[in-house]
Amino acid sequence: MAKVVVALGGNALGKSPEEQLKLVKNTASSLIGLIQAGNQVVISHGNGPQVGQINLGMDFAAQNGKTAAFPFPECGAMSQGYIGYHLQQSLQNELHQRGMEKDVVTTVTQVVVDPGDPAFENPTKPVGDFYTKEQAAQIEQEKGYTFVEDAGRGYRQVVPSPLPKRIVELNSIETLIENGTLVIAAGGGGVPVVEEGGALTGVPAVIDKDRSSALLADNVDADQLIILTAVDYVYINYNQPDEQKLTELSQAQAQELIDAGQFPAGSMLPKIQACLSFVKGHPERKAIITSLAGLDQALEGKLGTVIHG
Ligand SMILES: Nc1ncnc2c1ncn2[C@@H]1O[C@H](COP(=O)(O)OP(=O)(O)O)[C@@H](O)[C@H]1O
Ligand SMILES: NC(=O)OP(=O)(O)O
Repeated sequence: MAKVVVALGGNALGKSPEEQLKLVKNTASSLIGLIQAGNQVVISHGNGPQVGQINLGMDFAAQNGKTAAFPFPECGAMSQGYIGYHLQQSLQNELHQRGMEKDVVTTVTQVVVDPGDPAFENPTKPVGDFYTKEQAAQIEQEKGYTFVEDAGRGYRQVVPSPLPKRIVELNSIETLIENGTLVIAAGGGGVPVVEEGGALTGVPAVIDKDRSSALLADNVDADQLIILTAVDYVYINYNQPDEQKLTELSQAQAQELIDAGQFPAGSMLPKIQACLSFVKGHPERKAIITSLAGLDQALEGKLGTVIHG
């Protein structure tokens, strides 16, 4: 039996609750198939688009006097609940359909970050929807947000993305896993918190869920980390006429491609770095990057980019 941490990309979860539920339902079938095949599965997910949408909606309501202001960490916690709810329900329905008994639970997860992390001075994490250059400039002026171009897909707001240091709820997550519960944890990379004198306080940022998923996978001593996103493979020269898919990527080649600037900071770079940090020094471990729809094929070794330990 392998222990597998599967991380679902926020951008791969669609643009609306309807789209997200449909995508999650399809992936739930593959995830339960993985469990039925005898594996222990732990799930994490991103929240970039969703936390940005929630934040913008709450900002709009607050500015129009309809609600109190909702700080960014609270929006992050809401995104964990929203996405976790869809995942829980889809997984429970799939279990029911297959006549399987298993508890499924989402743990609101806090992740400790360093208050001195230089990321707080340099926002890089894209959140929310995609805008044209003109729309982005207008929102920048109105709200003071920072926007950048995101992997050829349009302009997006960016927020600080500090490194994850410690998963606060780790003991409870491990206890749930040991008890056979299907756990959804570290959603959106975890709500970022700082720890001062033992007290935790939320901070406005979004931790990269690939990095938190790698930390979670390492902490629970998983055999595999599977990162599901919107593309079937990692590519060299992505989106260019000479793009080349990578079925296997050695650790040395991954580092060479990072150094050559092949992977953008807000999208593919953290996935590659997360995979490297998970497998490094662990020849028995394996990391896979593929699409949500491609999970079944990836499990059969027919799709996806594999990084071996
Ligand atoms: N070299 C590359 N190979 C594959 N995809 C890449 C590459 N460089 C950038 N990308 C983009 O990165 C995206 C994945 O990052 P992102 O959307 O941030 O992930 P997530 O699904 O976790 O939200 C892909 O869908 C693709 O558009
Ligand atoms: N938190 C996070 O990394 O989200 P995405 O997967 O949506 O980028």
